[in-house]
Amino acid sequence: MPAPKSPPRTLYDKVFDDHVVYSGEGDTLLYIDRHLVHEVTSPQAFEALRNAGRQVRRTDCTLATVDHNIPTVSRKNFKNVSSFIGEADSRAQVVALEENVKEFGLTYFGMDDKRQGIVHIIGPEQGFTLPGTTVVCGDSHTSTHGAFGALAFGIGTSEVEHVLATQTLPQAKSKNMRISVDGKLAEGVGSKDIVLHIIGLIGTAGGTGCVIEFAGSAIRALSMEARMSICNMSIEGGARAGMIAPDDITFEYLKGRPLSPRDDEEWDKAEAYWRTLKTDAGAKYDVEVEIKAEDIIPTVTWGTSPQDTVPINGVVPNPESFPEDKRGNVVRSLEYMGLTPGTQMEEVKIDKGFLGSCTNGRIEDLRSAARVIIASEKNGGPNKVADGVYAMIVPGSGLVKQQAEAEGLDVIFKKAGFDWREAGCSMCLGMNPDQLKPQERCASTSNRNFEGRQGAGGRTHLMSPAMVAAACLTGRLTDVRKLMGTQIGEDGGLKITSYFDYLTPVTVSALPEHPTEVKPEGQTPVQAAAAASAGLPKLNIVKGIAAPFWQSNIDTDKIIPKQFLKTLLRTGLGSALFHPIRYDPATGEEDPEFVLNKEPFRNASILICKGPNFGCGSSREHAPWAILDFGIRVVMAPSFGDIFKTNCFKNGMLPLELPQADLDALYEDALSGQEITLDLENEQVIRPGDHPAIKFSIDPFRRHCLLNGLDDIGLTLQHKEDIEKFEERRTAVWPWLDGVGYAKKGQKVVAVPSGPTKKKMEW
Ligand SMILES: CC(C)[C@H](C(=O)O)[C@@H](O)C(=O)O
Ligand code: SF4
Repeated sequence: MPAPKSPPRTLYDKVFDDHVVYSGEGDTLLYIDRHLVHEVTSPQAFEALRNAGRQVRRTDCTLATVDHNIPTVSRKNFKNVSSFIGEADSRAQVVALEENVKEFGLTYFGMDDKRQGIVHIIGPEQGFTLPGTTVVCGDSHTSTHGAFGALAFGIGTSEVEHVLATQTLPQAKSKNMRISVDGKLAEGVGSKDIVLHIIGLIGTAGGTGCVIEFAGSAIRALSMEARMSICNMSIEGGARAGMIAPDDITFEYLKGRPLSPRDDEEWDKAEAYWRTLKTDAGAKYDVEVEIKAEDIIPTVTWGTSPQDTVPINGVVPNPESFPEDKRGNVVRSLEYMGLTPGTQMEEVKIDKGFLGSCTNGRIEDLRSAARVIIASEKNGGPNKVADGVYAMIVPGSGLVKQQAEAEGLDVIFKKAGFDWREAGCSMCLGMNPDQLKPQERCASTSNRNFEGRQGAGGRTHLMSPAMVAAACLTGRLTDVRKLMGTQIGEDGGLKITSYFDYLTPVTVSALPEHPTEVKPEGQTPVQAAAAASAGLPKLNIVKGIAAPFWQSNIDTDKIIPKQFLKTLLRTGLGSALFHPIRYDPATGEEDPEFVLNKEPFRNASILICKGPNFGCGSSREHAPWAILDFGIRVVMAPSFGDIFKTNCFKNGMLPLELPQADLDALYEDALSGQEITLDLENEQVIRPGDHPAIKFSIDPFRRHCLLNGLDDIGLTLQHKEDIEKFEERRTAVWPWLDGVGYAKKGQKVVAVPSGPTKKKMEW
């Protein structure tokens, strides 16, 4: 009898299915092929591993680097991290990673290695990221790697620990969403414009609970780097991951990369498998979005959320044009951004320009910016950074920098007055000294325009690298097509087609002349958090004051901003919770109007948020740690950011999704200052007075874990044999995935301390 035909599957279904180690009553256990590690989200994970006497299971599948904290000034005089990094907390995190990679035997690209760079740049660059793999990192923009047809997603620190120890992660299946962009992009429009346009359309919660597959002729026509910029920002659309089916463009990019399949035989086997990684005809998507490429024009943001987009020829929006429940957010955003409704976007002046980040710090991004400078000069436009503007270019990795210098791009940038820096995250997040001052306005190629993201009080407008270059030259947000002499609309003008040719190097000879609770018994929440890695405190009844919040899209940068991510601990963050809105930025004093600064909410053990998408954005587990440290174990909202939600469960906290009407009622109860009771066992929220209780239901496995204080690693280790069996099959079916992280399977890398005498690992 012929085997029954399996139903048509999507790309996501296929990659997911190929990684199932175990599927039981609770979550499915997925094997993780590739783990990228950086200094911010790993110290507590290594510490927990050490305390539990555990090893890293697959040193050959783990790659570590430093990116967030490091200064981007010249490394000419670099001797070692201790003398080079001035800021103590940043230094401590980098030193901690150096010690951890040594102790656990991991491959590490340190500051004296030219392969160092932003995790999401170096993975693809090395061929560490491959089609059909599962890729994770303690970083939300891990979605970048989905451009290769990998299932790649950001995880919190507890999950980092889980992967280090077991090379697996419990995962629930997400929904399938397809965004198709069909047709031909207009001149001057690039992948960053596509993704900003998409997020403007679907909103920052549009992809919640989904894995997005980007499809359509306009996506297929993009280079790998352009595809990466799109998948990178899937997280800004709220999705768990973004994916693009691998094709000849993908294979071409991967050929000859240091960690790509090694010989012809292995390559052919891999390619044959990769070619099966596309959605079957007839496969069903839960959500479909269709976009016409012709509708997209260069796009910028006006507000403090990546969904606040507007075409460059548009105006600052009027709050009145938004639905009533959104107006409060819009008014606050405009006030923060210092913008008046009706102002032409092209009239908005900038103080700084930042070209870099994991979204746009690759060679094609630098080439596109260089071409704008060249074309502007050719067309009689400005060829120097405008007076009063400071503009920095930060390559995403040492190898991108090296390539750019080989092509002479640095010469073009420096002559035009741009500052040419060393690789790192830099002003994308400002964990290092590269920051905006209060009220400074920045044209930025990064991915988040949250309040204070690039520096307290700083104002960020997101856009493409070409648009940043244009803004830096004119001193204001500018339609780059004008500097390129591109025909815009009906009115003629010079067409410069080479602008689209990012793939080919800019040859120097072609340059113009001037190239220019009820708290767990006996334990405070702080102690509870500290105990998290050794088993979680049980959660059943939480009775207490609830703090009412009304805002939508409360992002994790707002819950705990970057300056507090430099800790090596999980505890002590309660006083910094909601720092940007809880304290006056000028005086550092408590804002008496902020809810947690008022009685009785200072003692809240529940948080109730009426607005959707609580905890969106970054994967920082510091957000739930800060909430827990403040004394809150239960957060109720209409919806949550995916990673935040998982991070809560990992810390024995309950992120409870409730219908809007119930939250509206609970919000009023909370405002009145009366106590509310969460009763997990009976799945109900007991309201004050004689209001009937609100019933809810959560995933039975999650509920079981919370009620019993079960720790995921312990549970996973019960499936040790399943993991071993999966690894045997993996070696047989996908041999190119073993032993490639510069180490053989099971082998520790002999790490040498950073320093000028260290022999660099060349490739
Ligand atoms: C530090 C890290 C947790 C964070 C992230 O997850 O995104 C950072 O990379 C960011 O961009 O905010
Ligand atoms: S988003 Fe910015 S801070 Fe986060 S990894 Fe990318 S470059 Fe680094």
